[in-house]
Amino acid sequence: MTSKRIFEKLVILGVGLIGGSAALALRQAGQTGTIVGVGRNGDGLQEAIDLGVIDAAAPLTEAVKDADFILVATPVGQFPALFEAMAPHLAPNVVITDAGSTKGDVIAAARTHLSGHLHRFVPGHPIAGAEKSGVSAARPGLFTAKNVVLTPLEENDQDAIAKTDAFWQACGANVCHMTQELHDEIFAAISHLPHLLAFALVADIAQRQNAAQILGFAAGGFRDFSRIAGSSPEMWRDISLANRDALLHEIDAYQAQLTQMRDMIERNDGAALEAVFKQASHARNAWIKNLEK
Ligand SMILES: NC(=O)C1=CN([C@@H]2O[C@H](COP(=O)(O)OP(=O)(O)OC[C@H]3O[C@@H](n4cnc5c(N)ncnc54)[C@H](O)[C@@H]3O)[C@@H](O)[C@H]2O)C=CC1
Ligand SMILES: O=C(O)C(=O)Cc1ccc(O)cc1
Repeated sequence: MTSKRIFEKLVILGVGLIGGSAALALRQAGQTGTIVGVGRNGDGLQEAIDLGVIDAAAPLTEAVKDADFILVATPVGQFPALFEAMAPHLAPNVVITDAGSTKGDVIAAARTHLSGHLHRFVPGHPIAGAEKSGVSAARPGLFTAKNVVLTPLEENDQDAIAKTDAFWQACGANVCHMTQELHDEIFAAISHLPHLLAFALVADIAQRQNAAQILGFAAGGFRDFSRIAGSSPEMWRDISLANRDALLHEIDAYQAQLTQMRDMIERNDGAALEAVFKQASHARNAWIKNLEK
């Protein structure tokens, strides 16, 4: 490879599914020199080193001081404390981005704790993942042909945005930009609410006295609907509280739809029920067809 690498030292805070996959992809693309991981509570990160995901582990303040690029990939509830701890140790030209599933709370935390470095912090969200957590689930192809949404700040330096675009493009992703408000509205509807519903359904069944018997008969439909209820409880606690307003709005809209459908069943209104099913089935099939193009 003749072209210059995008970074020499990449630091990943939170070497799990997302941070680990980004490290593997960047390494595979030959776009980084050293990769240093930062863990929680003195976590040794030995597994991440053994798997070849990172070269070394270091405490936060030591790791960030000569970093070219920092990816924050812990659950979003950790961000304020991490920003506060790293701020005094950042080099002036470092670029910082994140993988958090919510953006309004992350940007608010950055405005509070990263104020002197706000022009170098480009908020982001890879729209790829799984119900599995931890570095053992990381894989280099996770972001291939997937979307990454950046919600740049008006304070951002153009070169920091360009480097963050290049970072995710090197991971194989398609990068797009939008406002933080639009991001949080969209993902409340098509990611945060569906996860909440899956957790709610499985929790409701699991607490029943004959749960094992019921689950013993569950088939593919239940498997598809409930897959994401196997996701990280900590991560989804943080997301649900971080995107509170947009998520409450989606819960209300869903509840209204459910109430309407309950009424249709109660009054034996098959035509109305079928009309809703038809609309949903049509929209779902069209969406899948478009995805497979
Ligand atoms: N799992 C998914 O499908 C997706 C997750 N995200 C977002 O990416 C972030 C990471 O998610 P995953 O990789 O799935 O989680 P994960 O649980 O696989 O990895 C998170 C890692 O962060 C570490 N960690 C936690 N607190 C820390 C701290 N204070 N300092 C240093 N390390 C710390 C954990 O030990 C763990 O290794 C979250 O903010 C999540 O919202 C974004 C897109 C998809
Ligand atoms: O497991 C799945 O299908 C997901 O939906 C993964 C996911 C989880 C959180 C995100 O912010 C983005 C993607």
